[in-house]
Amino acid sequence: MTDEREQGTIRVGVLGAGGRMGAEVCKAVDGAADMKLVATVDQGDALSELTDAGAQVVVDFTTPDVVMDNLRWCVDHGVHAVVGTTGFTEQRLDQVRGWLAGKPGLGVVIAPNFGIGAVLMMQFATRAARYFESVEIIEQHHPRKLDAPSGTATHTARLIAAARAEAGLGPVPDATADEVPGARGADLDGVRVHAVRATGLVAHQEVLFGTTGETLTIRHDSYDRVSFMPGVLLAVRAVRSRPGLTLALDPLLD
Ligand SMILES: NC(=O)c1ccc[n+]([C@@H]2O[C@H](COP(=O)([O-])OP(=O)(O)OC[C@H]3O[C@@H](n4cnc5c(N)ncnc54)[C@H](O)[C@@H]3O)[C@@H](O)[C@H]2O)c1
Ligand SMILES: O=C(O)C1=N[C@H](C(=O)O)CCC1
Repeated sequence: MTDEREQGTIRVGVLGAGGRMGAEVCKAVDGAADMKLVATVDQGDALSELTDAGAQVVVDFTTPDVVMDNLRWCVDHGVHAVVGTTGFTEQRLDQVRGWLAGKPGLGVVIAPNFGIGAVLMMQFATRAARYFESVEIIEQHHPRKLDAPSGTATHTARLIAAARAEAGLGPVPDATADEVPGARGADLDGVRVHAVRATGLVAHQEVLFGTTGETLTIRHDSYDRVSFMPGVLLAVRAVRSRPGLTLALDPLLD
């Protein structure tokens, strides 16, 4: 590719390149006319391969226990980052904000779900939350997933809880007095979240709302990891012009 054409090309490195998502990202970047895959890094590889290759944007799909070290390295080395790895608590997000405060002009996008349909599911659920006294989340994933509940379900619960609080809704009704531990799922900001793991699944979530005489179910299904790629590429194209931390994909959607 000639220099002038390369000038408009985004040089991309992938962390977790050997994983289920990382491999998909490598394919997507390879197929993008405005991007060049310049580094593929997995466990045991040196992160310096990213800067040695001149990566401008790094995409991280690794594991919750290493993502913070990877992200700190990217920030310290002035490399924009698009992070899909889950496990981001409020504390971790505040830590990332602190790192970026000393790096004006550097962008980081962290999204629990890059699937456009999943983002819409969360938007629809946030819109509906104020109108229903009951709500529960059922997320379903493949059995090789390390974390539970999913980052998507955790993010959805936060959004719903905030919408309920803004509407002045109290606790969801629940008379449970005798529970086998775990039977009612995890309690995330007052929203019960249930995690299903089964072979044959990829990534699926239902939000079940209920009120007198009716229920509303909002469901999204990812059957193939390619479904996350439009959102990942959107973030790669946007991150360099979005200094600071961008949380979730919503701010990038028209
Ligand atoms: N945001 C989203 O849209 C989205 C979608 C799918 C998965 N995820 C999340 O992405 C993460 C990865 O999911 P997956 O299914 O690809 O997992 P995976 O286990 O298939 O892939 C993780 C990869 O990271 C590698 N790795 C581990 N430590 C590393 C390190 N220090 N440096 C570089 N690479 C390292 C592993 O060897 C592996 O190849 C999970 O947290 C998952 O929840 C997010
Ligand atoms: O396959 C996974 O792992 C997924 N992780 C994200 C989450 O935890 O929400 C997104 C969906 C798929």
